[in-house]
Amino acid sequence: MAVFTAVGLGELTQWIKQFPLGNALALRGIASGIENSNFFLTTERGEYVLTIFENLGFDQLPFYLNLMNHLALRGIPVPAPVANDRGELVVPLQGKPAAIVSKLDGSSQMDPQPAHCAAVGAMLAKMHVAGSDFPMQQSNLRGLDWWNETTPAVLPYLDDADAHLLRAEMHFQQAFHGCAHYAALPRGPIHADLFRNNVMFVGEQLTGFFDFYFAGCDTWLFDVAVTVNDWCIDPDSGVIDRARARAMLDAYHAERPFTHDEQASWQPMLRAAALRFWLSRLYDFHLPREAEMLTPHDPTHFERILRERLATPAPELFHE
Ligand SMILES: Nc1ncnc2c1ncn2[C@@H]1O[C@H](COP(=O)(O)OP(=O)(O)O)[C@@H](O)[C@H]1O
Ligand SMILES: N[C@@H](CCOP(=O)(O)O)C(=O)O
Repeated sequence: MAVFTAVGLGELTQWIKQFPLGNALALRGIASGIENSNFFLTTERGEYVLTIFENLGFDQLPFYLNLMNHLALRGIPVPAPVANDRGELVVPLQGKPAAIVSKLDGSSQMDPQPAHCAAVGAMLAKMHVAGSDFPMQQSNLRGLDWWNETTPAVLPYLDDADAHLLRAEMHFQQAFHGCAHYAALPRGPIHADLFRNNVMFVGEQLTGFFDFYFAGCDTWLFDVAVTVNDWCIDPDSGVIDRARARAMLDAYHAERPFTHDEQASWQPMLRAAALRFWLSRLYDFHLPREAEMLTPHDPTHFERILRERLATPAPELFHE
């Protein structure tokens, strides 16, 4: 159950008055999710999602909420934050930061077909383009610096083979992040966690991207690699499903053509995206936060994906 902070409808009676939403009529805790306390909130104006942020602070949140606002204003289907009467998107509730955003229709597609992957690829490209004039800067907080900090913390828990893999991949990624192709990659705000559980569909119609709380400024190609590594694989082996990957990459390329530097960086970036989630899952598994309530995700899934990306050439990003 991902409601870490209990809130009752009665407590919202006064608090909700600062928003242009009328009275709060119903509040229902949302069971899924691992980071925050989420509630479906019915008001006189409609259906919303209330989030109480358990780990993110008032300093980081304006980036995420303003990015969602920027994208929503440009027609990207993301939850639109609701500002209070002082124009604030992040407001304290029970001493923690909280926000109200619009509720998306649909549900997650956990067994995606090429048509779903094409819809995600096209919307991801549109999102990158729409975000390119977003004025705020916040780096990807789960980028190379974080990998450098986290590697020594998890190494003592690994057997020799896994420790060797992690050290070798970190060396490779440090070199890749310093190379000329990498420096030339187009970049801007990225979602950075666009897994199947963070996208809504109604049938084959994509109705929204959400959960922007790992977003940051980084290469667009990293976002594509994270997305392919979750949407376009055989879940047991981590092997890329060529039909789904082709559908996603071609749809992306049609909206925002990939560059030659991106083509040259594709395989290393798929490895980087696997490494990022192997590391975070290792960290959550071996060093769980105090009061962690949910079973951590399985790190071996991304270790398998990383080994597979090392062993097998990925489909081309685009046909030259
Ligand atoms: N804007 C939204 N519209 C509709 N459902 C939402 C929205 N935001 C969150 N949800 C629902 O809440 C669940 C948990 O949200 P999520 O952002 O993944 O939580 P966490 O950040 O804690 O992992 C999602 O799986 C989804 O069902
Ligand atoms: N997608 C990450 C974990 C982040 O969880 P989310 O529910 O906030 O998307 C993973 O699978 O390791």
